[in-house]
Amino acid sequence: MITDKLSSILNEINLKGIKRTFQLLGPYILSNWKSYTGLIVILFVDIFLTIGFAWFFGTITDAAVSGEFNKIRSLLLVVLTLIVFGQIVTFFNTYLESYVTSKIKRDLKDYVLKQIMLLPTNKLSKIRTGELMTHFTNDINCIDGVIGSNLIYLIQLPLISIAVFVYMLQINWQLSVLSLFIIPIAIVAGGIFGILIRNNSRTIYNKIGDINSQLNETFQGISIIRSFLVERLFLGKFYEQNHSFFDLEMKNAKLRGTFYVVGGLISSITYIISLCLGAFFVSNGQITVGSLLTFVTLMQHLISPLTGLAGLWGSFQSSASAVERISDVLDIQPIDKELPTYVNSVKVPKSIQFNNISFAYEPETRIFHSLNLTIQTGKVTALVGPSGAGKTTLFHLLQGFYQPQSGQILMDNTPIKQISPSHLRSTFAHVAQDTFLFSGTIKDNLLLARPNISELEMINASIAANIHDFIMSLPDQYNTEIGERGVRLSGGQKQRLSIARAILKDAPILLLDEATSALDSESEYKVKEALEKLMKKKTTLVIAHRLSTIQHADVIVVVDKGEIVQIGTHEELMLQPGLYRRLTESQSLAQENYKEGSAILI
Ligand SMILES: Nc1ncnc2c1ncn2[C@@H]1O[C@H](COP(=O)(O)OP(=O)(O)OP(=O)(O)O)[C@@H](O)[C@H]1O
Repeated sequence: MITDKLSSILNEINLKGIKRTFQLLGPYILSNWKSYTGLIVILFVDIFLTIGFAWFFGTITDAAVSGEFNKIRSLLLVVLTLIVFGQIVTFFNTYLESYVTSKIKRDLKDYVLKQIMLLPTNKLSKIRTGELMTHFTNDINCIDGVIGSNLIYLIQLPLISIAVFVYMLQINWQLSVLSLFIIPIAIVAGGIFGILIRNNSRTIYNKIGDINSQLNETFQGISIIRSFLVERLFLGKFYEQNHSFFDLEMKNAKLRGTFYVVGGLISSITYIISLCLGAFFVSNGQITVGSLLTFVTLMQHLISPLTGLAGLWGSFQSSASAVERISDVLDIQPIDKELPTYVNSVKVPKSIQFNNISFAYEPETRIFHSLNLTIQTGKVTALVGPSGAGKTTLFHLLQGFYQPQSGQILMDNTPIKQISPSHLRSTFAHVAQDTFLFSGTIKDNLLLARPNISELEMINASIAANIHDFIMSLPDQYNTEIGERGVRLSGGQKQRLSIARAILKDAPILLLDEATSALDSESEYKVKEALEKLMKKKTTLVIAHRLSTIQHADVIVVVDKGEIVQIGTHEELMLQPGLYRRLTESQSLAQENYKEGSAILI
C-alpha cells in the first residue's frame, strides 16, 4: 500500500523522465562548460548586485533621515556605478544564455535527424511524419526549461536564498526566522503546480503531433481531397483537433493563472507581515527605518525566486516531457553508428541467393515462408505475379531495408547482414514503383545519383532515358525547378527522370519496379531500348505487370502469395499449365477486348 503510494508519487515527479532528460542533455551541457561557467560568474555578480541595491536603499534612507547629505552624494555615485554594471551584466547574461541554448538546440536537431535517418525501415515506417516534424518544430524548442535560465536559476536559488538570509540575520534574527516558514510553503505550492502543468504539457505535445500529422496528410493528398469533394471532412477533422488543442491551452492558462495568484498571495502576505513586524521593531527602536527598507527589499528577493520555483519546475517538467517524446525515437536501436555513403566501384556480385527466407512486416501476416531463390548474375530476371504477392518486398529485403525473421540472403556467399549498408546500397540502382523526386532543379535530382557526375554523363543518361529533349525544351533546361515532389512534371516525365537517375548511379545490379508503367508506347519503346543496352552489362531484376514487357527476360520467376510457383523462360512457361500462362492469356484477351472496344468507340 505504502510502496504503491510512493511509486505513484515518484511517477508523478517523473524521475525516469528527469533521468532521461539529463542523460540526453548532460553531454551537451558539459560540452558547453565555458558558456555555463560564464553564466555562473554572472550569477555571482547578480547576487552581489542584489545585496548591493538592498544595502543602498537602507543606507540612503538612514542618511536621509539623519541629514547626511555628503553621504547621500557619494551613495548616488555608488548606485550609478551599480546600475551601469548591472546593465552590462544583463546584456552578457541575455546574450550568453541565448547563445548556449540556441547552440544546444541546433546540435540536438542535427543529432535527432541523423538518428532518424539511421532508424531501421520497419520502425521508421510506423512513425507518422507529423510526429517526426513535431520533434523539430516543437519538442526540441521546448528544452529551454532544462538548458536555459532554469538551469542557472537552479543554482542561483539556493545561493541567493542563503546570501539574503545571512544578510537578513545581521539586521534582525526574529524577522529572518519568519522567512524560514515561507520557504517550505513556496516549494510545496510550486511542486504541485509543476506536476499539474507537466501532465497537461504532455497532452499538449501529443496533440501538436496529431495536428502536424493531419496537416501533412491533408497537404500531401490535396488533389485527392478535391477530387472526392471531402474538403469538409478534412476541415472537420482539423477543426476537432484544433479546438481540443485550444481547450488544453486554456487549461494550461488556468493552471498558470492560479499559480500566479497563489504565488502573489504568498509574497503579499509575507511582505505585509514582515512590514508590520518591522514597523513594530522600528517603533521599539530595535532597528532603523533604513534597515527595515533593506530587509523588505531582501524579503522580496527571497520570496520571488522561491515562488518562481513553481514556474521553473513547471517548465522543467514540460521540457522533460518533450525530451521523453524525442527519446521515443532516439531509444530505438539504429542500424549503424554512422550514415552510409556512396561507394565507388563496388564489387560486382557473382552470386545472389535467397536461402530459406521467412519474412513478415507484421507478425500476424507472413509474406514469405522458407523462400529459396537463386538470381543469375549478369542476366535479366523478371518477377511476375498477382498484386500483393511479395515482389516489391523481395527488392526491399535485397537492399537490406528489412531483415528477414529467418533465413539469409547471400551475396557471393556472404550474408548481406554482414555487408556494410554503404557497400550494399551502392550495389543497387533502384527505380521504385512510386517515383519520388525532390524539390529543386532537374540537375539537383540527377546529381543525387552519385558524387562527381560530369555534365556529359548527366546529358548522356538523360538521352538514354528519353528525357533530354523535353529538358532542353524547358526555359531553364537542366536548371528548371520541378516543385515539391516534382509536382510540375507529368507521371511519365518523372519516371524517365528517375530512370536517368538510376542509370547515373552506375550500380552493378539494376532493380526496376514497374519502371516504365507510366510511359506512352513510344517513350516506353525508346527507354526500353536504352535499358536493354544498360542491362547487358548488369544483373537486372524487373517487376512488371504487363507481361508483354518481360517476355525476353532470361528467367521469369512467378510469385504467388509469397511463394515461388514457377521458374523458366517465357517459352518454357507458356508450355506449362499454370499461373504464368493464365496471366498472359488473360492479359492478351483483355487487350483484344480493349482493341475491339476502341474500334466500336471510334
Ligand atoms: N510497409 C509495409 N508494412 C506492412 N505490410 C506491407 C508493407 N509493404 C507491403 N506490405 C504487404 O506485403 C504484401 C506484399 O507487398 P508487395 O508490395 O511486396 O507486393 P507486390 O507483389 O509488389 O504487389 P504489387 O504488384 O501490387 O506492387 C502485401 O500484402 C502488402 O500489403
